[in-house]
Amino acid sequence: MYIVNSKEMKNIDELTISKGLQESILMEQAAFSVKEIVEDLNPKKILVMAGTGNNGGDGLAVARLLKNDGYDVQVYIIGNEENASYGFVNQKDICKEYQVDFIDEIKDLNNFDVLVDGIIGVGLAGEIKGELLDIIDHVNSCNCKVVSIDIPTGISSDTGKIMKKAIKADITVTFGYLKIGHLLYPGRSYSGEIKLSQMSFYKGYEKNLKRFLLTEEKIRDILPKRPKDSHKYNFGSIAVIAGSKEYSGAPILSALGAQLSGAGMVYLITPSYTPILEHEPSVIYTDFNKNYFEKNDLIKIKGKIEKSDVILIGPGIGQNSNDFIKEILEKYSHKKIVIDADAIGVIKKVKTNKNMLITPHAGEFQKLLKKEIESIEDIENYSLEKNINVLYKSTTSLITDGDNSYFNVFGNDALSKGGTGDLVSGVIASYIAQGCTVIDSTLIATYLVYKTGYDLGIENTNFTVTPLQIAKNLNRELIKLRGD
Ligand SMILES: NC(=O)C1=CN([C@@H]2O[C@H](COP(=O)(O)OP(=O)(O)OC[C@H]3O[C@@H](n4cnc5c(N)ncnc54)[C@H](OP(=O)(O)O)[C@@H]3O)[C@@H](O)[C@H]2O)[C@@H](O)CC1
Ligand SMILES: [K+]
Repeated sequence: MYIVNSKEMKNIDELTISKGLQESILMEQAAFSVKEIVEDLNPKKILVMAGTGNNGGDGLAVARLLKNDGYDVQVYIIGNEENASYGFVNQKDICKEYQVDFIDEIKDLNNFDVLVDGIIGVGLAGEIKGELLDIIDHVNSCNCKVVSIDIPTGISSDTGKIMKKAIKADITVTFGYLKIGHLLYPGRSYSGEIKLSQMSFYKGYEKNLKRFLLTEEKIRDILPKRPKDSHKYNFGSIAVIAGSKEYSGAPILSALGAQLSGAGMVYLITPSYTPILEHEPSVIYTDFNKNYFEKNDLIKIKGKIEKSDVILIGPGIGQNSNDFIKEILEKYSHKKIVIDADAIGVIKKVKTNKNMLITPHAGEFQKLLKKEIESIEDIENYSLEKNINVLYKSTTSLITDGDNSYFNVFGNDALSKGGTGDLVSGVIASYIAQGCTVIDSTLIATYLVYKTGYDLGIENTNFTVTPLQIAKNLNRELIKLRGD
């Protein structure tokens, strides 16, 4: 499923209209789907709040359709009608013919059961200003159900940010394509339940789109098959290079993630002792009885690294092993490498390539960028400039190779615990070892871990789910995907 920004949406609108489909037909389709959703709420009294652009035009068409179906509906117009769009003016004229009731003052919004927010859609420019600031407060403090048209007024469709103030919707009805702002927080929570309605948009533009929603269907397509006639070398081997005196648990979670999701062979190499074999005796384990890795340790693990198809480096490794990490990234840059946690910072010092994946969360990514992340373009551009794959971990995670990006919206607060990232990186390495591309492996791994965390959170609570529990239950999601 494609995800668009405001510019792409505008281009799709314009291209469709250039093919001969009139704007008023698109507006009627949009309004009809909103009307049906409003009617499902069984309202007695409805207020449509209409801006003076095409989002307002949609709102006016919704009011007319509701009135025509016998509903008690009123319209309040917000903004300067001198600059109104043609779509707005046209719909207002039709509303007059249909005797739709316009009001020029709103007293108590609690007199209405449903408010329709047709104030601003994808045409939002800059921060909310003027009388709208107070109106948004008023809407957010009332008890009525709020249905936003296209996107809640005040949410940027490109970043999901609140542009000073935004309407909190119960339901958002959007048209043809999800917008970035529906998926990224806080836009994701302000949108409430999102309903995507089908439109007659010209599909020819889709070849230019490069952002996608990660779905279960996609995972079914890319999950590798396991040949019946196979041996352990069919499923690849992984060198997990992780841990330090302070963090002896992280390597366990990474190694378990790799081993419990299908890899053929997992070598775990840590500087200080970690009790992995108590958890999973099939892991091949080595430690050096020291606190941190040092550069000259490489010689001792060379054999295992060279035998491995994938290297996972970083979980729990701390900041005292940077020279050792740099050496590995340089020497084995021809191998697939998952670079996690404290190893991520080291990529600033090495030449990177598309065999590599970094897995930063916001704090780690900001350190790489040396600035706040403004938009997902920052992440995509970094990926292009550094020629590296990126998993940006957040409640909505972004997986990108710079050219194509996927949004994983299965994240949830059951996962917001130390150790989840270590587990994810282990599962990613596992699917790379099993022959998937770096990007596909990241899609599969984040899907499996996030979804398992979500399901366990429902069965238990999000307070109590741990990364170890998730690791031990990865099989459940795999069983569902296998379809038996
Ligand atoms: N075209 C099509 O085929 C289809 C389009 N569709 C619909 O059109 C919508 C896009 O319409 P759009 O492009 O007219 O922009 P829109 O969201 O109404 O915003 C413009 C208005 O907002 C105002 N405004 C902006 N920023 C502001 C601020 N910071 N603070 C305050 N005010 C601000 C701006 O005011 P102005 O700056 O002009 O005074 C103007 O009034 C789209 O979301 C979908 O719903 C559907 O019908 C499907 C087919
Ligand atoms: K809106």
